[in-house]
Amino acid sequence: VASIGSSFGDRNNITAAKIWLEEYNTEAEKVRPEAQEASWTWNTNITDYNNRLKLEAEKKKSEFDKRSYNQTLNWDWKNFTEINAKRQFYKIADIGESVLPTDKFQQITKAKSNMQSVYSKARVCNKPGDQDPSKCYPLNPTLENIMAKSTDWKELAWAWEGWRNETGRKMPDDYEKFVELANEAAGMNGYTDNGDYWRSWYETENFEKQMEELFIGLKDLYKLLHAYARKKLKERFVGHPFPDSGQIPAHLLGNMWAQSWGNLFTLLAPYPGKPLDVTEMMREQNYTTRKMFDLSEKFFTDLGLDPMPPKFYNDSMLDKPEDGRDVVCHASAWDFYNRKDFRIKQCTQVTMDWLITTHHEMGHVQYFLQYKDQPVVFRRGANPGFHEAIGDVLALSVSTPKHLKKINLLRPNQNPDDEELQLNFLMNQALKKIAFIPFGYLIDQWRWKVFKGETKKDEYNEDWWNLRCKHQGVSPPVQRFNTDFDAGSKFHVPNNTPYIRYFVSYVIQFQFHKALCKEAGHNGPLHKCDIDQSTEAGNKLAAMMKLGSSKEWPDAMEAITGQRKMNVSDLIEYFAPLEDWLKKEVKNETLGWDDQCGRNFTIPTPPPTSPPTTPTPTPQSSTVKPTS
Ligand SMILES: C[C@H](N[C@H](C(=O)O)[C@@H]1CCCN1C(=O)[C@@H](N)CC(=O)O)C(=O)N1CCC[C@H]1C(=O)O
Ligand SMILES: [Zn+2]
Repeated sequence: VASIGSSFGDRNNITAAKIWLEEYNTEAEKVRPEAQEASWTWNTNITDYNNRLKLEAEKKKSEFDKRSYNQTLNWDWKNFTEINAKRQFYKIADIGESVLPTDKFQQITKAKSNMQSVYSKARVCNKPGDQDPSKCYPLNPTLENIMAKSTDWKELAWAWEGWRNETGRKMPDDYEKFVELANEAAGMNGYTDNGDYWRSWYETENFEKQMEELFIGLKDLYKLLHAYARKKLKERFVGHPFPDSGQIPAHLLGNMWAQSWGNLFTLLAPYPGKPLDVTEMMREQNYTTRKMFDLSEKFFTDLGLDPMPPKFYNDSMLDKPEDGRDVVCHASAWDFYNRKDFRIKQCTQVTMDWLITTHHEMGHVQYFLQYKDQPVVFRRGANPGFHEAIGDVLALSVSTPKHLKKINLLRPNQNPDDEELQLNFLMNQALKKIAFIPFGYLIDQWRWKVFKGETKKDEYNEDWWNLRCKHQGVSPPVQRFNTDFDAGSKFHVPNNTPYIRYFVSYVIQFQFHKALCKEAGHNGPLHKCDIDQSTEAGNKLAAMMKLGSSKEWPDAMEAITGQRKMNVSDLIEYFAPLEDWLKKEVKNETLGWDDQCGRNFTIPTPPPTSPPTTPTPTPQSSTVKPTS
């Protein structure tokens, strides 16, 4: 391959360059599948042996990337007039962490592997009330279920604090090492830091400013929901005074990270007598994991989109293995970049939440299928937010009472057009979509500052809580210390997956939904739209996905919505009926919270002997003093 460049000698020979691009693709379709396969083997069976194979395969891929970068120097591609070829060269030359010399590349992959292993193997012991204190519990399914269902303050605090002790607290050194080397790689590739590199994927001027404007546009809606939830949680947890600075203790929201409040539906539904108990309906109908996937796949194929390849179900891991091996349970979708292998790995439970997650992951696989004939470097979302939005857009239709009725997941005696049921439905959606907004925004606000060097290691946790208290309006239920690293308790930080993509997705998925509903001929309120079986809508979505990342994302956005900008107006339109209801509900409440978490809330340096690992009654923080 190297010979083609030099023999032609002419750096502007587009014909030779295109031949080289073909060769690159052929080789990439061998090297990447091998790296993916080794990563898959480790993710589905976490052992030292599989870890070594994974690191070896990653090293091999990084060497291929380095070689390819060097060969791009044979061409003056930055001055090519053919945009498509120029864009391919640009992406081939942008090799991320592979740019590091081998020893540093191995250090960064080791640091990441350590953190991923800690996260995925973590178990929490000493459960209050357990006879056997040495009994330990994993996040999936046990701690997740406790956070979702328990109304016992202490039990929730045990799970919340225990999870952070067993994950984040064990990561700061590795994370600091990762940051240092990721920044070094970004610098070698011409970026100011790793955050600058991550933001470059959006190809958007003042991207940070644009994100801030979208966030500001959604703050009022979030404050209404926050005030309502806080009011009702104070009633549920009477006797446990909430911080007078206005935050909600972070362990009460039905989720380990307070990122989705759907599990509070029975507490927060406007009309509790009209439940949307899809989980119960699924269980009554003996739903299996496979039935959940078949349901999701059918929604895609009824839109005229692609079915899953035959190998998909055989090669995927859709349930938590029962043979005791350690796996990465966190759901994910995998493209093996060989146009044949596409998989999902998740530890599915039979619940509505998991039916939504199944659609989310199937959305990723559908995108893989639609762009599989693009050059390898274009097999990405138009921007990362697009990839996150596909499954969610379909789930916006699946979740409607009208669609639930169609698939027999609505109680037979319930009328999907009942306005009170519709308001309950909107509340359910708000608890997932509006509640998520500040969380989706703040994770990379924190990481961008760390990459910029504005947040040093001994400030990691203080800065994390500054953002959580300021933007999300939640506070820690127990004292936090500088030796804690609560950011590390969220999968995407040890797993090094950027997060602003989900914030972008939660905004644009409503723009896509609005446009596809129009295409499907929907009339009436946006939240009642179900695009099911509309091949016109499906064709628009497919046409956009087929582009992959071959065009800049405004072109892809235009292909669906006719617009070229992200905006929050469609999300706000969708929730308008609920916003009116919320305004009445909280008219006697003080909206919002102080920027800081409670009086003299600081992250002190821990006492000489680091805080007890077994959660004996830890000192309650100044912000939360349970009377009991
Ligand atoms: C459950 C979901 N898992 C991710 C996802 O599906 O995005 C996984 C893990 C990280 C990346 N990933 C992938 O599968 C990628 N290979 C997809 C791609 O190809 O880009 C997830 O983390 N979500 C969903 C809602 C918010 C967030 C959360 O749960 O906080
Ligand atoms: Zn995703």
